[in-house]
Amino acid sequence: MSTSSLAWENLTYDLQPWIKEMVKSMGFTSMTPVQAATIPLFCGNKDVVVEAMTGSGKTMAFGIPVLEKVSRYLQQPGSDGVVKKGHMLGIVLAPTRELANQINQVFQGMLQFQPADHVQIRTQLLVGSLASVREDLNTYVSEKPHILIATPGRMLDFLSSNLVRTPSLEILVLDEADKLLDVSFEMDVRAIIRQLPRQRRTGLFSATLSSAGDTIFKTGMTNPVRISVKAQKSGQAMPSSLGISYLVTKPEQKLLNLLVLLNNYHYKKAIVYFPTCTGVTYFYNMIQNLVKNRVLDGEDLKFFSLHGKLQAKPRIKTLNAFTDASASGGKSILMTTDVAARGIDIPDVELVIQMDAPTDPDVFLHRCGRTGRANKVGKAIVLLNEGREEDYLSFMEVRHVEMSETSVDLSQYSEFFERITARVRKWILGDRARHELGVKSFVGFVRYYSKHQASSIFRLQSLDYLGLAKMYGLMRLPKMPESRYVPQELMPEEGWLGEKIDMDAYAYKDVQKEKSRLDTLETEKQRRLEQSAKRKEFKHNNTAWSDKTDTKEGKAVRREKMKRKREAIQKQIMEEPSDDEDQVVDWKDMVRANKKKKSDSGMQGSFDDL
Ligand SMILES: Nc1ncnc2c1ncn2[C@@H]1O[C@H](COP(=O)(O)OP(=O)(O)OP(=O)(O)O)[C@@H](O)[C@H]1O
Repeated sequence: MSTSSLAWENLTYDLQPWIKEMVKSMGFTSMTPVQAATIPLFCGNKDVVVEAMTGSGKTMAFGIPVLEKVSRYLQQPGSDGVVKKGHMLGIVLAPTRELANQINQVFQGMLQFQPADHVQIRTQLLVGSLASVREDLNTYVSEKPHILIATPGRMLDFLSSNLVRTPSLEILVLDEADKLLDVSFEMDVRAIIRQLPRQRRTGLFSATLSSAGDTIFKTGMTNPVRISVKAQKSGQAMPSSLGISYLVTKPEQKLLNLLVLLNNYHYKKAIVYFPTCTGVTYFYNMIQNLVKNRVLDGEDLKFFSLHGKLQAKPRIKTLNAFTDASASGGKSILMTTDVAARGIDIPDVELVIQMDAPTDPDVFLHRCGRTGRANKVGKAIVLLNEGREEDYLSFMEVRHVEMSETSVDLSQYSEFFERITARVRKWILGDRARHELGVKSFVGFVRYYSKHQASSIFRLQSLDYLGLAKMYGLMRLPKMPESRYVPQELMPEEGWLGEKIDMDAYAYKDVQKEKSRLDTLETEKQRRLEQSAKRKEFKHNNTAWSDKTDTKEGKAVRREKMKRKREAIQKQIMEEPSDDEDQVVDWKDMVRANKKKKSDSGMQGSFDDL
């Protein structure tokens, strides 16, 4: 499409005058291709299924039709702008609170341009934990919003109230529709759709709709039109303003590579993706300590952390702080998970780094797409562990993503590496809780790794566990089933990764926690002494028939039984729900806890030898 054909005047649908004025006032001199293709159909009588690259302007491509429909409804002759009590006219669903909040802000921005003599269109944001459902209902009744912008869970709760009525609904939008229709949300979304009138327009939007398959047609659409907008550069799935690179690293040097990249690149804002929430917290704390101790320049680099286990308010606050972070005199870096992978539109994000390839190749596109938006230049880099993971390039090439190689000459950073390693060790030794969090993050990463769709590339058998555990700053390789993949000849004694430390003396910084740990340690010590005394007494009392005891077979049977129990516990740990990784992870801790539980309930002894 030529530039002139993208002029707003050439839109093949006659928008309401105030909406035409609005787009001009917002400074959008021309339409984006997806807007030119979608607005006329969706404003008319077509349901649409729209797949267009990240940053291509999909929000306005549905925002304008939603406003057009609502505005027309309110201005129907004779209606006097009145909507029946409890009725709404438009619903927009999005998978995360951040995205719903952002869409609401885009709507607020557009609604500023409403003429004063029109009935004023109002929106309401409905997301979990910002307000209670009751508070949301009170706002709904008093404010009478026309458009609801919501995450599915809260929308469903909201619809169960008889104060909320749907028969007047004109238009429904599912943004990031493939996500809304995958297993995580599908039930809720379907339950919502079942409560909506059939006579409505429906639009599905995403940068990655192809993989959603036929599920998209189960959304009650009638003869939807499919709109697909690709990059001009033939067939590429990503915008041409976005350069995608990969960097092959030794696992042990991954953090070093990240920090050198963040130091050396020129950017105002960067987003770094980690696999898990715990991973974000752990590395954020670690990096803050490097800043505090001047291993990193805190004047130049400002870090933010965001993940789905934070409450809604701090999440939105952090995102706003990152969005508003002044670029003057420094770089801002958001450390996050996939909670910020889709839809988030933050100006000046010029660099995206993925610590690991995501388990789902579609997510790769969404993460990279946080930069290089609306024709602005951006750079996205994925860190790949050396060995097998280079095959990811051909895997993504099939999905129309081309990557170029980038590298960092680490030879000049050996002193920096030593400083980081020494500081991280000191930081971890300063509080036992930090090591525990590190272990949780590491095990969380291993679980994450086991879920890769490209399982022939990302194989648990091929991971360099020792290198990765060192990168996580762990003192010792956690005992977990995957430890068996570490070659015997490489496995350090008892899994110690550096100098051995006395775990019994390794203290929590938190006084209460440390007191409780010492108490437990003392109780266990006493119990062991008592048991040992009992065993001695038992042996003494039974010497007369001791000849029959402890045959070789008996010992072997007991050993086998213990082994089975140990394996069952390990299996249980690894099979715990892994949505995220805030679980007990060192199996020894689990065994200890189990032992304590049993001894407390009078079943002492089952795990005594572990
Ligand atoms: N017509 C236009 N001209 C110039 N910029 C535009 C236009 N329409 C939207 N934009 C800007 O483009 C940016 C990206 O838009 P938007 O967030 O809607 O992308 P998207 O297609 O939804 O991306 P994603 O798939 O990542 O969610 C926004 O900052 C928006 O303000």
